[in-house]
Amino acid sequence: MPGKRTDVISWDEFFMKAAIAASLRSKDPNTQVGACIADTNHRILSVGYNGTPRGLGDDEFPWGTADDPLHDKHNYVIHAEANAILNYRGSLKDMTGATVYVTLFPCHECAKTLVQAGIGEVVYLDDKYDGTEDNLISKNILDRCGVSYRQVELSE
Ligand SMILES: O=c1[nH]c(=O)n([C@H]2C[C@H](O)[C@@H](COP(=O)(O)O)O2)cc1CO
Ligand SMILES: [Zn+2]
Repeated sequence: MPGKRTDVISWDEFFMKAAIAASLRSKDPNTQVGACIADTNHRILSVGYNGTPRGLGDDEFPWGTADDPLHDKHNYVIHAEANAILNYRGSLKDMTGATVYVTLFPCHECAKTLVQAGIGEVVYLDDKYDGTEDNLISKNILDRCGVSYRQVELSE
């Protein structure tokens, strides 16, 4: 009898790779973000990526930033984390204590939304906006609301 395979990927790696796969769908030319929500039984509840609201086609959408808020993508895009929550078809009570895997540390708006959805842990890959005002607010919200966060590195 052959022994079992031992070089399987970890749960962290599996869920983060699912988040990365989701990010590959993003049409944002500057920052592609993916999110994967996994429950405490290692089941994927939902995935999402940053995109335009339904009806506002992401192919025609002008993906630029501008001084004029009317023409700035940031005011139109739904964030990956929000999409992952909104894409979820189950009962929110089953999201209690779940972990969200994100390719980028959540902004403060997403932090609030994740807290309110019952997320218990944030696992992130990149934190390129570390130290910015928004990022500090986000960490403040997570800290004060008892949501833990940790960074993972992928082996390849
Ligand atoms: O938590 C997040 N989730 C998320 O989906 N995003 C998206 C919104 C934008 O489409 C993009 C950020 O664009 P930029 O890096 O050009 O400012 O990433 C950004 C953040 C945090 O910055
Ligand atoms: Zn956000």
